[in-house]
Order: sequence, then structure tokens, then C-alpha cells
Amino acid sequence: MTTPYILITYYSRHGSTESMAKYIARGVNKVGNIEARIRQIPNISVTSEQIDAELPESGHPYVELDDIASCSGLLIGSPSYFGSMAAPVKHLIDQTSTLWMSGQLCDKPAGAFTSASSMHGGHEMTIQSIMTPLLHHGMVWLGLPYKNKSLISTMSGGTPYGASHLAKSTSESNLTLDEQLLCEAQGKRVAEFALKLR
Ligand SMILES: Cc1cc2nc3c(=O)[nH]c(=O)nc-3n(C[C@H](O)[C@H](O)[C@H](O)COP(=O)(O)O)c2cc1C
Repeated sequence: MTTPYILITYYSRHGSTESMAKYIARGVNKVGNIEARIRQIPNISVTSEQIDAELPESGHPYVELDDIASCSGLLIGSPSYFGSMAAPVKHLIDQTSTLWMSGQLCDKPAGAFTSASSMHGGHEMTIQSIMTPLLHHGMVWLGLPYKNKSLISTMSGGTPYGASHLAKSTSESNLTLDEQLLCEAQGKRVAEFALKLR
């Protein structure tokens, strides 16, 4: 029997959201009997003729529809772009209509995480923008409960809707300890629920 996995898929241009994905995977892998699968979301092109390379130049492999279809839980990460998910993330989600019709994601746990460069620039809104389509899929939305003390102590990212990182500059991807702990807590929670819901 294959080990169940939580798919952590993200888009990241400057590394912050990718960094969060790694901490979230740590939380998943702490649970046991379930593993983290990290996949990046490819960028999209402004010219429809351009074909992306099949393999990314660096980092995690590109996500495929099969990764999404067979996961036991899903965590999607996006930088905050104008208070919403980045276009490549929406583009990926818009390719999941076959999974919506077959109900393959229904009753599976889900969450989202984001990196944003200003404190009030849309952390929560970005996470909520990802929540909407995943609710259409019938997924069971999981936030971050306040029993995680880092939600109170954080002076940067971290929301009850999902993990976030405050990247003070575009290239700043170092998470604070509170942000790291919240990422881990989110991964662990989704993994635990995935095992309960199976
Ligand atoms: C097109 C664009 C729009 C952005 N919009 C926002 C925004 O609305 N709020 C915000 O706080 N940061 C915004 N940012 C900053 C990014 O969210 C931030 O740099 C993020 O940490 C990048 O994540 P990455 O390192 O994973 O690429 C924007 C950046 C770009 C390029």
C-alpha cells in the first residue's frame, strides 16, 4: 500500500512562499504514517504560444493534476498579489474542473498559506481567495486555532486563517520563529485530519 501524502503546492518568485512550504512539510512529516509531497506551480506566460520547460530549472518538481487528484490533503501557497492569490495559482486551480466534477477532492482537508511584503497588504484576503475554490471542491477547510501561542506572540506574519510570512523586502525569505512554528502547526493539523478523515 502506498503511503498517503499531503500535497503542499506553491508558487514563489522570490523564495518566501517556498520557504514556508518547507516548514509546513516538517509539520506534516512529524505526524507519521503520512508524508509531505512538495510541488511548485509553474509560472504562466503572457504569450499563449510559449511552452514552459517540462522541468523547473531549480527547486521542487512542477505539480501535476495527478498529484492533486491522489492527495489525502491539500495545502496551497501563494505570494499575496494585490491582496489575492497570484495568477499562476488561479491558473492551476482553473485546471481542476475534472476533479470538481468527479468529486475527488470532496471531504479532504485543505488550507492555504501566503507571503506578503506589507503587514496590512492582504495576508488574510489572499488565504481567503484560495479558500473559495477549495470549498467549491467540497474540501474541509482548516485554519490555525489560537491554541498555537505563536498566533498571539507574532510580531509579523501568522493568521487564524492560515500561515503567513511578512517579507519585509522582496528578497527576504527568512521566517521568524513564530512564523516557522505556525507553518509547522498548519502542516501537522492538515496531516492529522487527513488520517482521521480517511
Ligand atoms: C505583482 C505583485 C503584487 C503584489 N501585491 C502585494 C500585496 O497586495 N500585498 C503585499 O503585502 N505584498 C504584495 N506583493 C509583494 C509579495 O507578496 C511579496 O514580496 C512576497 O513575499 C513574494 O513571495 P515570494 O518570495 O514567494 O515570491 C506583491 C508583489 C508583486 C510582484
